[in-house]
Amino acid sequence: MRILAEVTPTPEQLKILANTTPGFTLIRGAAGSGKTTTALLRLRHQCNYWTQRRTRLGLADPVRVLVLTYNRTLEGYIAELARRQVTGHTGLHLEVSTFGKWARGLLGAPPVMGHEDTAASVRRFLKPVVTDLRYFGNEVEYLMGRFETGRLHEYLDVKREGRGSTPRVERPLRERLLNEVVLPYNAEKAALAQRDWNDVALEVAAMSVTGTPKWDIVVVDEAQDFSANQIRAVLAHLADPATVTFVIDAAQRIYPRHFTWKEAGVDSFVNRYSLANNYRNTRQIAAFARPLVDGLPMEDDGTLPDFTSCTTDGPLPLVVEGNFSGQLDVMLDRLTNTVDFTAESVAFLHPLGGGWFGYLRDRLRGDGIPFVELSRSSVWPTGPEAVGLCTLASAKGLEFDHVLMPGLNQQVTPHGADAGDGQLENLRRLIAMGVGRARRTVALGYKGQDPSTLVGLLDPTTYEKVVTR
Ligand SMILES: Nc1ncnc2c1ncn2[C@@H]1O[C@H](COP(=O)(O)OP(=O)(O)OP(=O)(O)O)[C@@H](O)[C@H]1O
Repeated sequence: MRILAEVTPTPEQLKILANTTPGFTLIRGAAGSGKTTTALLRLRHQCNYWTQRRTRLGLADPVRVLVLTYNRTLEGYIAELARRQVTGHTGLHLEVSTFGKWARGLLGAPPVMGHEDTAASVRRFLKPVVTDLRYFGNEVEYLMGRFETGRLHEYLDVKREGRGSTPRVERPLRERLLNEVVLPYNAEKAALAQRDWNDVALEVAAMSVTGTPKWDIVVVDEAQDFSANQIRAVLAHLADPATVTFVIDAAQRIYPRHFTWKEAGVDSFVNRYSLANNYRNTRQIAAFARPLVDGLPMEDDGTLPDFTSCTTDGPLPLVVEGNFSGQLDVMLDRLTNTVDFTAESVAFLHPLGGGWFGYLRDRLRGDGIPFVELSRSSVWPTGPEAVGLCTLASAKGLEFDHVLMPGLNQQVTPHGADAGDGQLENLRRLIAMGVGRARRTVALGYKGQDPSTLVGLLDPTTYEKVVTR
């Protein structure tokens, strides 16, 4: 499948590339505004600056460049573009990695509890305390990722950022979550000599860096989904001075990890840039996605998709109502009639994935369409397959010509009923992010008797509707 391409920077991007001042830089912008591309193209200028400085100061150590991504698929998708920026430089060391791989490597690659095991353990402690295990499982992940071990009690009084206004989580409930869930979970882990991914971040943040080489240039892509502890871990391994670029769009945040930059250790930014133009989507796709995020609390790092800034046009997105096989009939029929599988990429996205794709896999095999599975733990495929299957969360940061989301039923998008419900807000960001992956066409599907609330939020004038069996 195609990787992120080299492009000619536009004036708004050029301004960002040319600035090589050391310190922290924030690049924000809506989906498809070229944030990742710009941050990577910027590497070439930074490498020039840092290698010249190295020569001037007569330093023997190589200039060290670290690009951290949110998952392995994204790592493969952007690695080539990152590598191209540093070629031709001697005395330069580049590492492109996921946060997890990088941090665990620093600890000597110890065993780490899987995310599923962590979630199951937390759920065990949550059960006697709350009924909504999914929401509060996220809450616990949020609180553990935000605070350092000795400062977990700060959760009791802190403003909960980015978690929606309902359900309300007042102090008595916070005390129970801390004392009856987080602390016993941590104690059990310690007793069993286990380590979860948050421990990895905490340990790397607390590591003495005398023994490990420091980084001169760092790019953190999709930084809105990094936890405060992960950011602290990165900061603990910076050279002084260092050039650090955070790429962020809070409108696309899909994990409950909000914190303030200051508390994570970033006191100020030498540059804050906002990218406005959308280079990926057609006007029709951006207009389709807009109601999903319109009105969401954006915090200061979010940028709404601006469909007036898109420069291309395409067909209206398709919304198919019917049973799952009927949805696939319509979608596959359009695909096989319009897509050039040798040159274009297609993604089937779903909130849950897994078994939901069982029937789809059979259909694709039956139609002779080769496909690959993309997940957080898989590498970006380099083979000839044009079709990828993945959960919405795994599609983060990626791009496809055609995006299909069959099975968008309420059953797979549960949320609370109150205004400001945190889960619904998260789902709105997630589906909008998925739609925003598409360059040319988008199709959504749902069962007539069980449409997701998300489908109801869409503006019917922005799509073509097909009702099937
Ligand atoms: N100057 C440009 N000219 C043409 N295309 C561009 C330009 N900059 C970026 N693009 C293209 O726009 C698309 C989106 O770029 P990129 O993935 O960097 O955006 P992003 O803001 O990081 O997106 P997201 O946050 O949605 O993942 C890519 O196909 C990229 O090649």
